[in-house]
Amino acid sequence: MNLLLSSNQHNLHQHITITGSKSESNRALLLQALYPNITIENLSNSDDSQVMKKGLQVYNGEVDIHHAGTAMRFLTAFFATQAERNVVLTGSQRMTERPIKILVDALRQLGAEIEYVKNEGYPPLKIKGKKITNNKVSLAANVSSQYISALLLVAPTLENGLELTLEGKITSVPYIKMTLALLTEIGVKSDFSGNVITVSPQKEVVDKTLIVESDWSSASYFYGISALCNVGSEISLSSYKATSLQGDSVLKELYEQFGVETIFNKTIVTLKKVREVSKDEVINFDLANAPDIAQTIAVTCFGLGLECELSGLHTLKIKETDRLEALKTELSKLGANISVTDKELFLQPSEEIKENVAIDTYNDHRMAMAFAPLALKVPIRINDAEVVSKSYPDFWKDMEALHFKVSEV
Ligand SMILES: O=C(O)C1=C[C@@H](OP(=O)(O)O)[C@@H](O)[C@H](O)C1
Ligand SMILES: C=C(OP(=O)(O)O)C(=O)O
Repeated sequence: MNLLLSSNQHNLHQHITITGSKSESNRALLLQALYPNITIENLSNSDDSQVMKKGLQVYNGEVDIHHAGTAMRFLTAFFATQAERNVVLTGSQRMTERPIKILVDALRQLGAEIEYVKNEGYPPLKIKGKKITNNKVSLAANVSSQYISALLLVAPTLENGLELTLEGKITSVPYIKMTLALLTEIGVKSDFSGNVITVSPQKEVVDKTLIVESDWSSASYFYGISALCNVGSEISLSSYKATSLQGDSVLKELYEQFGVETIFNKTIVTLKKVREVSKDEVINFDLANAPDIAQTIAVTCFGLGLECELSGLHTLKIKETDRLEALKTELSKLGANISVTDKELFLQPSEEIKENVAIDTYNDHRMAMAFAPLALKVPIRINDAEVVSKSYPDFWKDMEALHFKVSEV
C-alpha cells in the first residue's frame, strides 16, 4: 500500500489515544508467562506484541516473530531456560541479518543448549530448553541492550539468580533500567552498580497488575507534527506519566528546542507549539539513550530547515534496516544535504523541500512514521505504508484525525 499525504491544517487542537509501550508490553508479557498471577493493562496493540504473546504459548515447534527484535531476543532467553520446551525461533529475512551471538554466547556460558540453524551468529535458532543453575556471565554491552534485558527478565526464575558483568560502554541504558524497574514492581530484588547487575532468584510473586504507560516512541511523531505546526497548536495524547520508564520520554526536553512545550494534566500530555524556531538554531543531540527517535528528530530538523548533528547512533545500523543509510537516501531525495558515519548524522540547513517524493520505507515502521509530518510542508508519498503496524497499527487513522489527507495511490 503506497500513500499520498498532504495537509493544509496547521492549527491543530486534537486528542489522540496511543496504546501501551511495545517495550514495556513485551517485558510484561514475558513476566506474565513466568509468573501467571500478573495481569496487564493498556497492552500495546503492535504486531511486535502480538507475535510475542503468540510465541510465549508455543511448547514445541516453530516460532516466527517476524520483524520483532525484542521478541527475538527475549524469547531466546525464555525458551533456553524453559526445561521441556524445544523450539526453532525464526523471523523475517531482516531478522536473520540482525546479530544475536552476544546473547547466545552468554546463554551458553550459563549452560543453555542453542544451535544456529543457518548462519553462525544469526537467527534462526534451535533451542532446547534446560534448567539453568550457573549464575555468572559477562557480555558486551555496547551493541544492543536487548541482550541484557533478555537475560534479566528470566534471571529471577533461575535457581541461583544471575550476576551479569557488562563489558564496554553500555548502550540504550534506559531500556535496561526499564527492565529492572518492572522486576522491582513485581517484587524481584536487583542491584545495578557500576558494570555489574545482580538479580535474586524468586519462585513466586504476589498478585500484581502492571499498568503499561502509552508508547513514547509513537508519541514522537506528534512531536514532529507539533514542531511543524503554527504557534498555538495543541495535540494531546493519552495515557502518559510524568515519571516514565521509557527513555524516549526525553522528547519533552528535546522538543523544547523546536518550540514545543509539554504540559501534563494527570494522564494526558499536551504538546503545544509555543514559539517559532530561529533558522540559526543548531541542533546537537547525543541519542545513545534514545535511538528510536533519531529518525523523527532528523526529519523535524529537515522540515524546519535547521542544521543538526546527531551522535550516539551506533545501534541504528542493526535495526529494522540500516537506518543511517535509509535516512541519508530518503532525505537526499527530498533535497537535503546530509552525511552519515557509522554513528553520526550531519544535516545542513535547507531552504526547500521537494514535492511529491516517494519515500521508501525498507520494512521499517519508523521510516514511514518519521517522514509523515513533512506532509504539513509539501505533498509526500510513503511507500509500503502498512509497515507502521510493527509498532503502531492505527497510525494512518490517527493522522486522518489530525486532518491529514491520506489517500492510496
Ligand atoms: O529493549 C527494548 O525494548 C528496546 C531497546 C532498544 O534496542 P537496542 O538496545 O538494541 O538499541 C530499542 O531500539 C528497541 O526499539 C527496543
Ligand atoms: C528497533 C526497534 O525495534 P526492535 O529492535 O525491537 O525490532 C524499534 O521499534 O525501533
